Amino acid sequence: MTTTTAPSPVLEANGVTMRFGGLTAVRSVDLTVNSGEIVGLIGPNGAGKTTFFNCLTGLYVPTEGTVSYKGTVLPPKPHLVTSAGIARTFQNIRLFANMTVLENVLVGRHTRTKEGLWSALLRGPGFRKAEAASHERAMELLEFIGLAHKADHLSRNLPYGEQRKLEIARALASEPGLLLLDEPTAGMNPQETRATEELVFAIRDQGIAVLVIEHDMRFIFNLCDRVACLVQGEKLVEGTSEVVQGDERVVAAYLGTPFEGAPGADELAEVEAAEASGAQSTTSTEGKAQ
Ligand SMILES: Nc1ncnc2c1ncn2[C@@H]1O[C@H](COP(=O)(O)OP(=O)(O)OP(=O)(O)O)[C@@H](O)[C@H]1O
Repeated sequence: MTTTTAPSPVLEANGVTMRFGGLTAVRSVDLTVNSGEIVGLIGPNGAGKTTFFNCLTGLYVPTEGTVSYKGTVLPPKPHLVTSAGIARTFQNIRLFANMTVLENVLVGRHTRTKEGLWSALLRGPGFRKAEAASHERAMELLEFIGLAHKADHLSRNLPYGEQRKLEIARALASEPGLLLLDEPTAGMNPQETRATEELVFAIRDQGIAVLVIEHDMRFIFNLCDRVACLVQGEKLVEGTSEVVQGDERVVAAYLGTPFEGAPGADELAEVEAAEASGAQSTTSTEGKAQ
């Protein structure tokens, strides 16, 4: 008999707002990621995607709103968010360049090892057992991403695509229930992008929900069960890949074409009206002088 578990919310962001002085980078965004889902977050440059990720992972304390993981509101502290079960990668690679591939993954395990400082310094039996288990798990993860044969290479000597994979393995080492990927295919060639797509599917198949920011639309629409589009800090559209692809407002936002009801459209209209009336009064003044 097969049992299927109903999807349940892994991540719930409610009314997340982030202001930097006078700039509202993220405005009252709600987003849910359910178990077994891959959700995409798209939007033009400066739309607030990374700021939203930073609010989810405790790097920023949102000005308003809450972030819950499996029903519990998270304190905005990165280490507590990671130990709760959310891991992430960054837009720019953040590996320890002079550490080996294996050591980089072991660093990612520290939130899951319970041995304290004294145990580590004295290297007692408890510490050695925990160390052996961490080593075994790290090698398993390297097998999973296809880098076990390079475990003792320095991470800085890996080709770019493999460095990005290694970042994912390091994030997985904290045994997350939700993985956030910030532009995982940036700078990749088409083969590497395709391999990353397969890797994300395999991660989902291991029971880890995924939220991914990406500018590569083909990648997003192939991969995601659901896609949300941010424009000027607001969630403009959310739906299946088909729905979002077919939404004219999304196309317009990417092309920079103004459309009715667009975030910031009222402000833009006011500025244009002010400029137009300024130009008119200049023209009429010029007319009088002639
Ligand atoms: N620490 C900060 N202080 C002030 N403004 C910030 C800060 N971080 C981001 N911003 C501003 O917030 C807005 C959203 O930026 P963010 O990097 O989140 O956008 P993005 O959608 O991730 O863009 P991209 O696709 O180019 O990475 C931008 O106007 C940016 O300049």
